[in-house]
Amino acid sequence: MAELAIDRDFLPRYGALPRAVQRAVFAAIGKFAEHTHAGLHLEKLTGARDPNVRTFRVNNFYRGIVVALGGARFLLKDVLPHDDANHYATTRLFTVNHALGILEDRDQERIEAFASDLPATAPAGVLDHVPGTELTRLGVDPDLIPLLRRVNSEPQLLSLCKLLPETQRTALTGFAAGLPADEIWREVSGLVMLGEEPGDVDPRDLAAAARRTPDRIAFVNGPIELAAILEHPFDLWRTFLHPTQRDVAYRDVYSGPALLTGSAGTGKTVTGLHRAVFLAGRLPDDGGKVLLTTFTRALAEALDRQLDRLCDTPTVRARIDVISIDRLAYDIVTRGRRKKFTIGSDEVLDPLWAAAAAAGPTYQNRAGRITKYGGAFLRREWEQVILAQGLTTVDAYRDAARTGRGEGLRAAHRDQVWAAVQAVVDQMTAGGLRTHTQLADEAAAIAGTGPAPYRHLVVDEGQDLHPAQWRLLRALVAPGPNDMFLLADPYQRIYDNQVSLAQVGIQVRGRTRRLTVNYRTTHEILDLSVRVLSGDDTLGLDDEHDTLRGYRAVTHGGIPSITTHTDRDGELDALIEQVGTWLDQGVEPHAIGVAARTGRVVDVVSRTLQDANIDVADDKRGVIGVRVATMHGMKGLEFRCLAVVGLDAGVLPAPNAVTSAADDPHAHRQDLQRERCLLFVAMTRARDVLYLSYSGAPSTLLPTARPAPGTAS
Ligand SMILES: Nc1ncnc2c1ncn2[C@@H]1O[C@H](COP(=O)(O)OP(=O)(O)OP(=O)(O)O)[C@@H](O)[C@H]1O
Repeated sequence: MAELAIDRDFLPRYGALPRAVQRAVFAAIGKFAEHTHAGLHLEKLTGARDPNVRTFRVNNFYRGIVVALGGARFLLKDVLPHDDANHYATTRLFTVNHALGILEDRDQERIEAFASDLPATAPAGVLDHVPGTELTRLGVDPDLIPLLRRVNSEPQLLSLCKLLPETQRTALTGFAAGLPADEIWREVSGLVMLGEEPGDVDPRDLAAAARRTPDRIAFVNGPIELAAILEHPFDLWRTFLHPTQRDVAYRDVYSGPALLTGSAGTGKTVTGLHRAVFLAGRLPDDGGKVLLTTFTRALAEALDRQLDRLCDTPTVRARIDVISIDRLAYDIVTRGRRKKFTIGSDEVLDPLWAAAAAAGPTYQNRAGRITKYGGAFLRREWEQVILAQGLTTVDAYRDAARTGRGEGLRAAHRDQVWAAVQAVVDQMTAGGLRTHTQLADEAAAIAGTGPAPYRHLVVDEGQDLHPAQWRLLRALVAPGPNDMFLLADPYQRIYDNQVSLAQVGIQVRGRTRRLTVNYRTTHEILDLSVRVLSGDDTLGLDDEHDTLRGYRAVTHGGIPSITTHTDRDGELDALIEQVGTWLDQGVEPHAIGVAARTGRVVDVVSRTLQDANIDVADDKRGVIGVRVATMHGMKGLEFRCLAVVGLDAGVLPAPNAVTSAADDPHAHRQDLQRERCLLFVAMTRARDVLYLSYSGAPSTLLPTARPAPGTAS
């Protein structure tokens, strides 16, 4: 039976082929994977630079290209129109990188043309100072060395480099720039995602090289897997995991809770989905289940859809429950009760807190004046101290640590604050009102009294969960191997919850991994987004400092635009123009997003787009269209084209979300950092295009656009 591998770049091209051609491709390569290539005539073209390249007939117009890897193993490289396929097959040369052990290819025909244009001998080559052994040690193909010796100017070298794989290009330009070898090696090895250490590289063993290139080449386990891959050709994440993602997702055993961090777009969710399926696949048929949970219902629905695409075994799929954390808490608290609760909105609850504050405790402020605690202070105290620590008595509250809550509260004040908080909670109870956090606290207590219902837990968007939610999750699965698999990015923390997992009984020490490659966003978008963050380290859920070291994007695109307007009307006109252009360019409405800091700006934008006959997504009414949402509502989503608007001073940072520095400098810094994270989250939702705009003065958090390194300005 022939063994077939597929090149990553082939899949999107397959996806773009006409349906009839896709069917013909599938039939041809299906035959290939099923039996041997006996049913398929593999043609070796005369004049081919590489004796291992073959083509096969798909239909009258298309031919497939494969590389014989040795034995009955083949790499499916592409399917192209007849003439293009023949040209490709005769001009490419596949080589094994001596240093990295990976399979690479180069345009040999153009290299030959380049060579014939060079003078036969050069007075002094640009790389004469580098011995040939050093060039090969860093992965330059040895057969290129005689040609390199004839290259005597930097422009010549750059022209040649354009025809070479990126690894070799990087090595050669590094040598030409006089960089030390270890620095060049760091750059070269950082470009690829090795499945394993290369060890002794055999440059003739193409199959071994293909296996060492798992982020670009996937071996297929027969026709069923092939069909599953080809069914979703654009979902590359299903097949081509980064080696770190694969290693993390498919690790046999974590001796306890494991934490995967990584900033926006690094594939945490993708890795979590793979882990959930892997764990569910190993569960015996005894009713044991995996819980996959996340922050909101919309995100849970998105996970559900992705899971359906990843897992095609119904019995395995049925062992995974996907439920948002709020739904989970609500269901546990209301299970078996006739009376249900209403979740109190801010509009309903804020007046209760304000009234309690007006009637409630006073304190002497820094200036010596007698002042009242505000409603927001009381509510935060309830959520961040009382519910966070599950405090049920005033005595417990009196002794509780109030880390991160700014100035201390003396015992007498705590008694007053407790009484004011309890008054609001009593009113809520009387009115059948609850908050999600409160329900999580109650659900944790209920869940803690019974047997744990799940075997494994996978938790996405962990950075924003409240301690009560973590207590609930801890209670849902018995401590032990593979109990909890947690995904979080502290740079995307946009709510008030700064949690230490250790303090909620979840020990991840020694089981933390970090992803660094951003698969979503372009280099240019990421470059601008990262500059929104203050550049400081941030504290992770494992109490360790997290950094953005090594965080990088793999694709390039246009420079994000920042447009300035004198007033909101002008800004909205420009937005309509921009969204209209994207639609005209064929971007589907649901692949376009518009984010703003406040609900008010969101409402204005939605109305304006609708007035311009542009559909705006409305999940409740089932309308598919451009998604307009607050920055908070953008969490976890992604769009081909994204506008972030209303980035004015006075709107971002939102004045009501930032404690004044005079009242509490510590809270002020934290609040500002949260606003920065919020903008970072919004901007990193963009895949290809990012458009930013403001009216009047720009937000102080907005970085100035600058050309990204390596990009024309
Ligand atoms: N190995 C991969 N190959 C191709 N695409 C990938 C890979 N891993 C992730 N992606 C894609 O990158 C994008 C981001 O992935 P994902 O949503 O899992 O990242 P994340 O770290 O959870 O992001 P965020 O924290 O910003 O929500 C998605 O479009 C996903 O399909």
